[in-house]
Amino acid sequence: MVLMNPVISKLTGKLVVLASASPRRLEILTNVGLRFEVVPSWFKETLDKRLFKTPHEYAVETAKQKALEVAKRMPFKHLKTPDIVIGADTVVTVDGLILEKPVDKQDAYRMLSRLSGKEHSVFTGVAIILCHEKEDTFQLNAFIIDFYEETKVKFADLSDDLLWEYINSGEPMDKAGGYGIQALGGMLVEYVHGDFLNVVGFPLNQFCKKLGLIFSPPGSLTHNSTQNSPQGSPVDTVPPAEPAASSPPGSPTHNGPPDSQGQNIPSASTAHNVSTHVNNVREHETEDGKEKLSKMIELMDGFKASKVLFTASKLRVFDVLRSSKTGELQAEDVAQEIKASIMGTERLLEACVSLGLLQRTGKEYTNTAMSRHFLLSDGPLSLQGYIQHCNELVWPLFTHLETAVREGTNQHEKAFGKTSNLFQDAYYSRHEVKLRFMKAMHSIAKVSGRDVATAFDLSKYKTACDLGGCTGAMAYEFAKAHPGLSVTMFDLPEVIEMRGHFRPHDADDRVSFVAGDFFKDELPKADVYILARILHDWSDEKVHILLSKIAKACNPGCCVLVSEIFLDEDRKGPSRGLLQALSMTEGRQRSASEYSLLLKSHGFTAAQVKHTHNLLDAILCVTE
Ligand SMILES: C[S@@+](CC[C@H](N)C(=O)[O-])C[C@H]1O[C@@H](n2cnc3c(N)ncnc32)[C@H](O)[C@@H]1O
Repeated sequence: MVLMNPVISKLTGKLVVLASASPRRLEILTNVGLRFEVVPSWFKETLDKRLFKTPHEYAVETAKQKALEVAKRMPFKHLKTPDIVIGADTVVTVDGLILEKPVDKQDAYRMLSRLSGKEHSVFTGVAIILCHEKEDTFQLNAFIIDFYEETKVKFADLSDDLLWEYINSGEPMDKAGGYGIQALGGMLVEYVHGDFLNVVGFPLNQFCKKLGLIFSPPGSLTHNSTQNSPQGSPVDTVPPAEPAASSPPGSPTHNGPPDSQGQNIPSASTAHNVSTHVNNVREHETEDGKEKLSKMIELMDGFKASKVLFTASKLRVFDVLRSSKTGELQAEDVAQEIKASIMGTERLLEACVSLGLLQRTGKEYTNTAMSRHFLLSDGPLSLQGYIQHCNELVWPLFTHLETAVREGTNQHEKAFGKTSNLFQDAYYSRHEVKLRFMKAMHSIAKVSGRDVATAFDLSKYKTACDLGGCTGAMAYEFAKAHPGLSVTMFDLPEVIEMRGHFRPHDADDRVSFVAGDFFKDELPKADVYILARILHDWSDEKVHILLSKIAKACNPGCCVLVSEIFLDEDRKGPSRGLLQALSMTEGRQRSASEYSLLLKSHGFTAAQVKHTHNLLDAILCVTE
């Protein structure tokens, strides 16, 4: 039995066309009682993915082009004009890559092994084209409504045997990401967050909602009730609903202004001599507008969200919740624990819930998985140290941004006075400030260290020296990741004397500590020199001094591993790097090729770059 969705029933009597050959989309739409023709699109999926900021923009554009191609072709080839054309495109994204359909078995293997053990996103872009033939002008207006749906899917760890068995079943070949969740591919999946049918290939739920908006827009019923459906019941036909949404004030209701895209679609009856226009309904513009507005709001409120995080961390809210017997507490209990007012605490906790830092069930608050991961002070990946540093040091620095920008000075000078050496005069001037700075460095190194340490194959090297290694967190990660490597951690004497504070309980004795100044003192001999978050602090001039010292200490075949936030080559992002640049003193943020050039000038060539998708990227250069 088919359960007819009331929205779907509004399409009765219309020529609905699915511009897709996918049997899965066909099945999903047939199952809900939609009557439609299938006219597979001839649009070649060759859009340049690099031109799209996000995968969903790519999927939506492809869906739109597929549907438009069919809408344009039908009047010519099929001698009929569809009322509605539906286009869809599904992509799978992982590690910043868009995966479409595999071209062969090897490609399927590459895709599936990339997905193994990880969470990925499935995006389906959908375009609904409403075609309206106007008798008076023989023109055909096409209104486009587009949207996308994202579903997160996690694959289990998959053995090669299982992958090949699956690939040899033939199932992966015509499917985005190389799997079909509705059939054998379901075995690969650990969990799905979001719309399951979206993974199959069509986000039915959102599609029905969009149809609901198109055919029953608020206030449109009275307007449309004068028009009767073939069955004699009031129906919200396409043309009256659209202009109400799409025409700017004062423009002709039905025709609307020609769209700037100027796409022409011949109508069925007058295909030979008339042109038509594609107009985006205002809903489409509004969706876009809404996205822009919410981005603006996010930017305006960004500082409030940061301060909520800083304050909740400083008041130990996350630790307090964790240490309660059940892991949950009411606002008054939290208030008592953190010695704060009940009202203030309640507001803080509510704000934390809205930011995804806490969850609330009834009156009980608990930590979210994200908070448990990063915000407990003794967690292995705790960012508390860095958060405290942001609150106590970076926040005051940014209050001086305007003056610093106007005067071309750095904020440090404004906030803390002139310093001749940032580390010795500012960060290490007082014990508690030094400890705070070191805790900040420690937390970032703990979170990013493993990815940096495993970015390259270092198995042929025996010794490494982590210059400016601070607490040793990075050095321990390198030792852990490379069993044949001994690591010397080199830093200023006032830092080395603090190493006991940060010694891990399972400290590896392949890590040793040497005190010194890397601009003045002799550097320890090593096969690999690690410079993690060092070079950005210094001018090119100072970087050259340091690199020439390393080059002198190096034997042929030695290498330098630089780990930093790499700016995009066009310096348009990532914003994390560009925002950090605003509070820097004499240093600067650089791109991977800028680091590579600096290194090359000291004989370190053959650069390999690794974008780790963690907080820090890495580049490895070897001496000739
Ligand atoms: C931004 S921190 C980076 C710490 C560490 N490499 C990491 O990634 O976590 C810079 C480090 O360089 C050290 N440093 C600064 N000037 C130095 C110098 N002249 N000689 C040796 N170490 C120095 C600081 O003490 C600090 O530990």
